Amino acid sequence: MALSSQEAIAATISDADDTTSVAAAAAPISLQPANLKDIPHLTDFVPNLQTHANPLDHNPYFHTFTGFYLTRSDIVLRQIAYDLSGTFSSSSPHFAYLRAGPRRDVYFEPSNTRAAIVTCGGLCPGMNTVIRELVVGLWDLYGVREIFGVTAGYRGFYSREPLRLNPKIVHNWHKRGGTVLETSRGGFDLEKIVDAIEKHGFNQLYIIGGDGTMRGAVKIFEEIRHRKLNVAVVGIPKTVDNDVGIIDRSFGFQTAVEMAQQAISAAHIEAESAVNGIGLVKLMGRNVGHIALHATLSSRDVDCCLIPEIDFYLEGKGGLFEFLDQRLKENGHAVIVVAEGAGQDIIPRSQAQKEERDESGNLVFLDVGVWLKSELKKWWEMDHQADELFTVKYIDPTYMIRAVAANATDNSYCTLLAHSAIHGIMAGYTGFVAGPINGNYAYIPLEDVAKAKNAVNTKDHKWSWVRSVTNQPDFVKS
Ligand SMILES: Nc1ncnc2c1ncn2[C@@H]1O[C@H](COP(=O)(O)OP(=O)(O)O)[C@@H](O)[C@H]1O
Ligand SMILES: O=P(O)(O)OC[C@H]1O[C@](O)(COP(=O)(O)O)[C@@H](O)[C@@H]1O
Ligand SMILES: [Mg+2]
Repeated sequence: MALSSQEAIAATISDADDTTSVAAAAAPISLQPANLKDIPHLTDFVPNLQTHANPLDHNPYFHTFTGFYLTRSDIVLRQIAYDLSGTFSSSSPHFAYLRAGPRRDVYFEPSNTRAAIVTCGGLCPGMNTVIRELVVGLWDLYGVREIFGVTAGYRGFYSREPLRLNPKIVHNWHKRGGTVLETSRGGFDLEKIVDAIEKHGFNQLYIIGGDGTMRGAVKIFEEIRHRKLNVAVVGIPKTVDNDVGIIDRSFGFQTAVEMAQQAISAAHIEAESAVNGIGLVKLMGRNVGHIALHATLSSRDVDCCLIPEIDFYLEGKGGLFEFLDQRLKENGHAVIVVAEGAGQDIIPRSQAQKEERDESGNLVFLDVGVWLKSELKKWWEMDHQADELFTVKYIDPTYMIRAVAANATDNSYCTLLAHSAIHGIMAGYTGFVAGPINGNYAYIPLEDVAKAKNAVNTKDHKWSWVRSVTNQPDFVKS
């Protein structure tokens, strides 16, 4: 669906400072209907759907003031930083997304709604909060009484009986790490899953998971559309690695960074209490180094941060060993943080190891921390006198950073996310993801989220900031 011409939005930047050229400042950034990243609606493929008044009209806790209900002209801009001089103006379109929130008309009657919630992939702090808030929100805001948890991930649709949920059952789930519904990798069988959805009569699907889960959710949505089923699908992005694109950040990420700092702090204490001590911490981050980067920036105890987005090398000029030699001479100790996906291409591996994949098809990584520790020891023995003391203390907090309950910020984020998802689905939207863009909750096409990656941008200010904090080499061979 396109915006009507009356709803075309023209945002004009008017408060340019004096140093900006007048001509450039006067140029409006105009958003045409085509710039709206619209999301599918059930009415696109299910005929004769009736609308109903939003039950929030009669909810004792809500006063439906003017502007309470959002319309299709309420949007969130993707790009909010502009160069008014035009020097660095981007040729890419200025995308807008529908703002998340309640709509006046809804397409589900509470008595005919059967909602299913599933969690897939690895754990992430806040999963239980999202589940809890979906249940409580559906129950309290929209009067839905048929709410089910699909257990053990995608496979649970066709291999387990759904678990009936209500606010009483989930009341304290936000205080627990993990997912009470259980999760799994693999087990994605499209036909069986959609058959099970039909069999159980679910008409709302809340799918909580990471990039793999979102790719699966796109297929489920497409199959539902193909079968013309009156079933709405929303993805709620979960990833402790923060590797899902478009959204500001994923829930649980901040909690994981906080936990990671404890490991860095311990590594620092061990390193500075030893003679020539190296503290080595491996942190989660399969393809992206956000946890390592943010933990480095916030701890300030780190001498070198290694992430998958940057190739590094050990020996020779500008290599890790040369850098560590200097740091040990200067400070007597050093701390290295390495993301699990870093250095995978320089760790020797057998053919079998090159091909090993987990149940979801993700490449199984070799342990970069164990390898680095052994290389560090070999280096010290080769390049230093036998009586020079040296120690590497390796800390691998692995699951400790994700198998915890969400902190306060992540908990409130999860609540808004769940409510955004409910409002969108109730309004008949489908094939979308609810998530924050520039601090505002928006509805994003599921397909776009499934494709988008969120690698660390090593050309931006944040990575430069890491390098200025650590003063580490750039690992560019001259
Ligand atoms: N391309 C895909 N198509 C369909 N299902 C997928 C795809 N990739 C992953 N999945 C399924 O999504 C679920 C979670 O994927 P996984 O990669 O383990 O975790 P995450 O969603 O956290 O990235 C698994 O059940 C997996 O089988
Ligand atoms: O041992 P598991 O459960 O496969 O989890 C390990 C992986 O989970 C992650 O936290 C990411 O998982 P997701 O893809 O589920 O977000 C990675 O950092 C890590 O490689
Ligand atoms: Mg993933």
